[in-house]
Amino acid sequence: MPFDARTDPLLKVENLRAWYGDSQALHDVSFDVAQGELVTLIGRNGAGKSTTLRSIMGIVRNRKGSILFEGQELMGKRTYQIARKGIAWCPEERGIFADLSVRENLTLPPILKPGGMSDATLLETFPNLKARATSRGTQLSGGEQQMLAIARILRNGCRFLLLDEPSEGLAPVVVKEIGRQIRLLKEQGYTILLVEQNLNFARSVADRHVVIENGAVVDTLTNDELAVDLDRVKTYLGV
Ligand SMILES: Nc1ncnc2c1ncn2[C@@H]1O[C@H](COP(=O)(O)OP(=O)(O)OP(=O)(O)O)[C@@H](O)[C@H]1O
Repeated sequence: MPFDARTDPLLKVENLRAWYGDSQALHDVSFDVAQGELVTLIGRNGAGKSTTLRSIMGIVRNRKGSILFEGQELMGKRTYQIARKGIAWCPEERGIFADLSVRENLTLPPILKPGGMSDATLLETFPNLKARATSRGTQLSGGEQQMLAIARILRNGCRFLLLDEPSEGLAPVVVKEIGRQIRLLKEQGYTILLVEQNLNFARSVADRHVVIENGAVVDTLTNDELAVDLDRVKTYLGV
């Protein structure tokens, strides 16, 4: 059946299995993300959250199952082909260029699709970066580096964002600011799949949560369900 944007999920992951060498990291992971939705993957260290993002992006190549994006199969596609379909990935290690300025970091990635964020909107969304435009990557704080890592994938026109632990290692006040920016992106219609271990941060931005344990999905809750049943998820996270 052809993809129907009004009723079909934007991303549909089914029975995703992935391996590092002989070691299987994902076991039949299935979940979906609707257009405009913000879904988190939550779970302990080593549960398989980042591997799920890397598998969607085709960076983990030894994988099986099905990943449909706008109804099209991503299995077998190369990472650059997946990016051109409109999926942007912000890795846990942020990957910004340390020796380049903020402005250079922002303008370096290629435009993949029309409709990317203009420089003016970008600096409005991330005011800290405006003040730091000529600073080099190494001169930025952890929070500014994270903002830059997110900001630079917004010019390229991708509307589906994979964000890997944007709150990691940041002070609470900075985490709050990043949360505000992520909510702004959602209001602007971006669809977001977010890997998180910080439950409070995840609750402040998400519509729905998919819990991963030992490479498998063990629970799915809406944000409202999570609010009334926090203990259920805290047990998974061991907090
Ligand atoms: N490059 C790699 N080579 C071998 N094993 C890996 C590699 N990356 C991850 N793994 C293993 O795959 C499993 C899932 O790791 P993954 O990074 O996806 O977990 P995670 O839920 O994202 O947790 P974390 O926040 O610690 O990254 C873990 O057992 C991990 O040790």
